[in-house]
Amino acid sequence: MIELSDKVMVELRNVDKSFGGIKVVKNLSLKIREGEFLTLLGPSGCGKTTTLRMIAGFEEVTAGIIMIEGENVVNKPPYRRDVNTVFQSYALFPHMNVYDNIAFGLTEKKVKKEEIRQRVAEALSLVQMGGYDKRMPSQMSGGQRQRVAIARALVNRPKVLLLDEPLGALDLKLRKQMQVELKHLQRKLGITFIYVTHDQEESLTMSDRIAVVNNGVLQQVGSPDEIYNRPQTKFVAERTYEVLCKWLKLPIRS
Ligand SMILES: Nc1ncnc2c1ncn2[C@@H]1O[C@H](COP(=O)(O)OP(=O)(O)OP(=O)(O)O)[C@@H](O)[C@H]1O
Repeated sequence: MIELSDKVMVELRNVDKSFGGIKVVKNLSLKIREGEFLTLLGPSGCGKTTTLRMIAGFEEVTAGIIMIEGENVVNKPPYRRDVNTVFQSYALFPHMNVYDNIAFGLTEKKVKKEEIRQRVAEALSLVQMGGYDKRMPSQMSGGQRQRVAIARALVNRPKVLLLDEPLGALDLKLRKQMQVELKHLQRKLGITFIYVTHDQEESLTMSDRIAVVNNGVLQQVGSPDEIYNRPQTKFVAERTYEVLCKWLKLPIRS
């Protein structure tokens, strides 16, 4: 087990989010440490993506505050927060080749050409896609496209990477392989990852800690071992029981 720093990188304090009077995130408080791999786990519609979007600044909080490195960022636009997001749909520009897709943000920021060249090469090599500079998105597999999307986020050297079901569109075999790669990359770079999934098994194998959410309410935060062996609510117990049954190929009894 790798020792994590004690520094809090992202903190949500009593965060609420409502859409049209309906509360979808309810009084959420959570601290995420520097270099930590934290997963938000919960069923569809429980508020995971909304939480990620509030951290990124794409969505405003209804109440509460969000701190990044000790600074309240609720009034900061997304581009002034030191975070990047990787989405499930690769979101690459279809008319640009791999190089231009990855370089896009740096070009916009008027970074010098030579530096862009170096950083794009470095990002591509991190995701094992060296030599793919000239490929168009349509000429690559789903896994390759998602690697490029990850490289495009990493090229900005963010302190925090938000990943919204990044492997959700991949088939099972590739998904497993990419889980290992992503985890390895996260450890190597020491970037704080906030990862959204509804796949319990994925969360148990990848995370330092898991925050289980149901219906907008945080149920439990803990290491995979704690979540698995010492569930604190009925909801958490039932969800982890299901995973165990699947692993052991036993029938799930209700
Ligand atoms: N812009 C919006 N306007 C109105 N309701 C919204 C909006 N965005 C999300 N919601 C609602 O908020 C709730 C939480 O949605 P959210 O996308 O955060 O869930 P999720 O846990 O990420 O689900 P999934 O795993 O299916 O992506 C849902 O009921 C959703 O319909």
